[in-house]
Amino acid sequence: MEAPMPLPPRESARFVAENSRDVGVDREGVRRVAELLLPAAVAWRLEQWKALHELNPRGSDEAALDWVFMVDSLNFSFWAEREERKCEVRYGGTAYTGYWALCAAVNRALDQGIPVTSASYYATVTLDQVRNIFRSDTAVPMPLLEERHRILNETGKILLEKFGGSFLNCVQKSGKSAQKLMHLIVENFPSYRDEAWFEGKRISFYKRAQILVADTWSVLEGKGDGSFEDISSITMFADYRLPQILAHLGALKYSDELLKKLLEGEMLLNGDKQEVEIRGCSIWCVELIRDCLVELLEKRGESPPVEVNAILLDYHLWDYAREHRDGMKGVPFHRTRCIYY
Ligand SMILES: Nc1nc2c(c(CN[C@H]3C=C[C@H](O)[C@@H]3O)cn2[C@@H]2O[C@H](COP(=O)(O)O)[C@@H](O)[C@H]2O)c(=O)[nH]1
Repeated sequence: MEAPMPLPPRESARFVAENSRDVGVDREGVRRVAELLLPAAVAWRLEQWKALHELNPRGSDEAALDWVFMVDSLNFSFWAEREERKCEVRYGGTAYTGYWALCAAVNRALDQGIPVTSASYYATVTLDQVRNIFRSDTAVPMPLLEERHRILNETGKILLEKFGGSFLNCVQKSGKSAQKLMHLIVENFPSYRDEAWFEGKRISFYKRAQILVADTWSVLEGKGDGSFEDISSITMFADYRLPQILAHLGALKYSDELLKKLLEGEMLLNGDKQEVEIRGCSIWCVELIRDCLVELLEKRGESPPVEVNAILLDYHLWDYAREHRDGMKGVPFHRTRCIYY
């Protein structure tokens, strides 16, 4: 039976937060995080996506969009079984781990003349070639390489068949609507269908579809085809890092039973009730932090150059989590191995 149309991500998050048992949003914690981020939020700029991250594309052309599309098609599950044994990719004199190891491997391949971001290449790339492109500089390989290979072939073939092999065509079909682009991505590319059942309802998080819309907006610097008038309707991206930082900052609370499970490193299956509660409550938590931040900014008569939305808040929190990794050692992230985040 075809699954019914799911609730959109923001409504899904509200529904989960209202019915969650093992995860809760802490209103006091939400306010504290908003106050913590207020000084930085005044200065948030879209240009930071490139300025702060040397591995992100510099341009805003078709090739930059193809880079974003291919990378976000593989933007999932980098966490290592054991913290001290991680996949690492050395590039330009720096050793990158996690998500940045993926980007470093892509840029390393491009530098070697492998057209890894072209659909005509990755639609038929072999598993051996994928193993070489994403090879680690430690003994620990990047997780889920077979899935990444399958997704590259599937995604490349669809982009060639339906969009002439260029993600720009997909973006232009969205008519500058973020929601339309998100739906085009989910309808056409199966690996982006990040949905679940919760309390009898079909819900969606669409983490990779939403971050792809966000990164498209960022790489196009909010101009031309990327001037989405509804960009602020995109929610935070429910990955495994944001819940960790939100719990660390006291905005997200776990039941004793769940916290015990997470501290023991127990795996949660994608779609499990507790995994859905962590992801849904995280999205809702960031929505409330955004509302609080906007209120604080208005009270101070500040009007930042670009509207503070869940995307910029998410990007900032994700970078903050990277910078404060050592301080977060005591707070576990949930371990789910899947292709959705
Ligand atoms: N919520 C959220 N999740 C994000 C990102 C990004 C990368 N975006 C950057 C790129 C351009 C922008 O400037 C962003 O700074 C990756 N992830 C997810 O994190 C996890 C990897 O974590 P670790 O193992 O520590 O590398 C994995 O689930 C991956 O899918 C984000 O921004 N927000």
